[in-house]
Amino acid sequence: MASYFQSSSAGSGPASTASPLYSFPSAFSPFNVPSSSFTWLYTTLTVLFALLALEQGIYRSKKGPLPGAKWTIPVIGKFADSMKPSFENYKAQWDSGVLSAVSVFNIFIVMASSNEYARKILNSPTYAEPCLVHSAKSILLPDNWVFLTGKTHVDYRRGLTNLFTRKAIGMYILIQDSITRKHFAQWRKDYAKPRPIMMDARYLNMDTSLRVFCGKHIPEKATKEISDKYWAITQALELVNFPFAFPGTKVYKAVQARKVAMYWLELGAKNSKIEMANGGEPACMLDQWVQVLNDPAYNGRREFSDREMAMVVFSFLFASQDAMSSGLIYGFQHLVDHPEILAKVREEQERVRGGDYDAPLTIEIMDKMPYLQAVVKESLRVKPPVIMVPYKSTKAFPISADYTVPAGSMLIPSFYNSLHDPAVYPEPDAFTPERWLDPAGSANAHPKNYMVWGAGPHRCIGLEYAGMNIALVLAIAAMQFDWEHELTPLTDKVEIIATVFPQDGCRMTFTPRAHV
Ligand code: HEM
Repeated sequence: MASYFQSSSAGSGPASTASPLYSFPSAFSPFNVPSSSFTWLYTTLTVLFALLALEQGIYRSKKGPLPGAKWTIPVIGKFADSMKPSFENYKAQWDSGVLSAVSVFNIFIVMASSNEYARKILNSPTYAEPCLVHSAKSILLPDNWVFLTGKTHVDYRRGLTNLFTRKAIGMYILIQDSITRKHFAQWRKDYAKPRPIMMDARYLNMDTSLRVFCGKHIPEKATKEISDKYWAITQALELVNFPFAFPGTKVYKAVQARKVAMYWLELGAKNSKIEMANGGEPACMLDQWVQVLNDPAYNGRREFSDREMAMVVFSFLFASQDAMSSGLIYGFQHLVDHPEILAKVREEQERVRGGDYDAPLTIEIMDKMPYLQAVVKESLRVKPPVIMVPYKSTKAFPISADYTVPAGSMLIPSFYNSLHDPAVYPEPDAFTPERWLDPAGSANAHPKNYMVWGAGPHRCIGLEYAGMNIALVLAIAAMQFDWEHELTPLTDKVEIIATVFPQDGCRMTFTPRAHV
């Protein structure tokens, strides 16, 4: 075979006089590589093309008749979209079909946007189980109960429902009331000028949750410390995150935050056991739990270590902090943007509370506020804090007559379209609490569409507690303050950070009302 030098110089003069300066370096021409390199290059390219073709083939065979791109971007798929999730992109995907396909890093994902298919996934534990984001096991600890499935999960969860009885929630309301008033005393000073309520509402929720869960068994500084560090956990909950806890990564920072929280929560569990053993009266969730466990008549009786109790409480914080904050912030935003509805809330408060707005709210008083409850229900419908939950198929899942989800796929039941179905909720984007006040109205006639809390064996365990807390905070704020909303171009844009938030954080002023 002619050498590179000879062949490239053939048209430019005698070989003997050709200068290397006028020749092309080999790197510029793939046709001029030595034969061994050529074979290597050829083989590599062939293998690469075969793998890429295989990737497309697998994607297309898994996708079958589902809507979705015919080809997936090699290797990364729709990675770019998931790095910066936008509500508009998700909505376009949900609207592309009741079931639709997408691939990210070769993880095959089926999105279910209709009520029928979202519910089917959540209610088919033999085919599908929750699959929290990859970082969740590092953050929550792998032996946390939230990773249990099947009967073990059902049995464990049954024991925890004792923490959310009406009697227990009645006790929690008194704590929620006093913490809310403490924070509002500060808001009086801080909100003369507009500022985003987002971080203050998050801190209020964290303080309330920790006091409800641990009472006085952890010190004041623990609440502040956990709250300050918790933002790191929220940030590590993005659907796509660098999965390993290397120093500097979001997951690493979240793990450090969890260690701080677990230290204090274990201390809380230990102190609660001591208090209850000394005959103390239950004054928080941990006390309530210890008392139930100690009751000789309780047939689920068993020992729970401080660590195990702390992990359960941490799972409640993990499941609630972002969702509760989102629900509360949009509760404020919906009411301040609808002064006629806020006026009705106030009118109900005046009727029920007999003019004494400093008296603590109780569960019995809260029962007498159907309009406020309708406001909370509607606010959570219009802007559901959790718009979807990740599941995975544990085996081939024949979800419809013409489609079977392959085993090992990610399944994402989405709630938004159920909650905005115009056949069930006419003018679905309108904030209309009245739709819940007519027992025969279409909203009440279709309870299965109301997927704010999910459905099936993993349906939110804290739903009554959460709804009650949002209602209580709004009730106290409605009577203590006049509210104003500073609108910005981002007010109506939705930010997705695990849950949904207004992109400007909801900028408000609160000024004390004349009568308080
Ligand atoms: C507005 C606030 C909240 C919303 C919108 C919300 C929503 C949800 C949703 C959609 C699920 C998934 C359900 C499923 O997979 O079918 C869930 C699960 C869960 N939630 Fe909530 N949640 C809220 C507050 C809370 C609170 C306050 C607690 C605890 C005190 C809590 C504890 C849990 C737990 C432990 C699970 C997992 C249950 C299981 O796997 O059995 N959540 N929540």
